Amino acid sequence: MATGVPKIDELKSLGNPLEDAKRAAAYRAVDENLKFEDHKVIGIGSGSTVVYVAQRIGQYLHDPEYSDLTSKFVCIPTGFQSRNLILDNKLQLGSIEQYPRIDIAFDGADEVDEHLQLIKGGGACLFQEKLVSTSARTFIIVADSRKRSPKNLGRNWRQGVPIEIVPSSYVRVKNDLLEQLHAEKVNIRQGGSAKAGPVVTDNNNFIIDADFGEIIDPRNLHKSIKLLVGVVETGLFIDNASKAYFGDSNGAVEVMEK
Ligand SMILES: O=C[C@H](O)[C@H](O)[C@H](O)COP(=O)(O)O
Repeated sequence: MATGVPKIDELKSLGNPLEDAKRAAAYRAVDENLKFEDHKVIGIGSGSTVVYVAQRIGQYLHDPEYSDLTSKFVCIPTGFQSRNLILDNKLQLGSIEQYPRIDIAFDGADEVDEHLQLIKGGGACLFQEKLVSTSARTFIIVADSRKRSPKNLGRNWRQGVPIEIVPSSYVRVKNDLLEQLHAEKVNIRQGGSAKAGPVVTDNNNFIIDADFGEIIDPRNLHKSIKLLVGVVETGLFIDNASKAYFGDSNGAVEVMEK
C-alpha cells in the first residue's frame, strides 16, 4: 500500500472497542473489494460503520498514488447522513437518477444470517439503501461481530423488522401486520427525546418495527409484508449482499461469502 494510506495493522486504537471493530471491518472491506480501475460508481450506505468506509476511500483520494483514479469515483448516497459522509470526505457526490447502475456498494447491517440475508433500517434509512444496494453489481456489508446471527434473523436483533410506510397508512399497516401476518409486536418508531412523535424518514415516511420472533423464511416474510397497502419497503434484504465483513475489537475480521 502507498504511503499516505494508513496500514491496517499499524492503526492506533480509537479508544473504544466497538469503534475499533467497525473500523477494522470497513477498512478491510474497502481494501479487499474496491478495484480502482473497474469501479467508478460507488454506493455509500448509512449508519455508524459505513462512516469508516467513506473515511477509507477518502484516504485513498488524498494519496497521490491513487488520487487520479479516486478523484473520478462518483459516490451515490443512501440518505442525508450518507450524503454528508461523501461530502465530508471530499468525495464526488452523484445521484441514483444520474447513475442508476452502481459498480459496488458498501453498507452496514443490523443482523446478518447464515445465508447472508439481512435486517437493515435500524437507522431508518432502508428504502434508499435498498434502491442503491439492488442497483449495485456487488454489495458488501460491514459490521461489528455482534451483527452476525448464529442462525436465523431475529435472534440478535430483537427490535423487529423495520418497515417504511406511507404515514397515513400506519393504523392499517399495524393492524394487518398483527392480524394477517401474526407479528408478535408492532411499534411505530418514535423520535424519543429528540422528537415528539414518530421518526420521519428521508423520504417523509414513517417506520414501523414489527417483531416476528425468529424468522425462519425471510424471503416469504418480505414478500408478504410488501403486499400490504401502505408499505413502501421492508428492512429484509434478500439475496442482495455478496459478502459480509465482521470486525472485532482486536482488529480481527471474519469474512462471510456466498
Ligand atoms: O437504517 C440504517 C441502516 O440500515 C444501517 O446500515 C444499519 O442500521 C446498521 O447501522 P450501524 O452500522 O450503525 O450498526
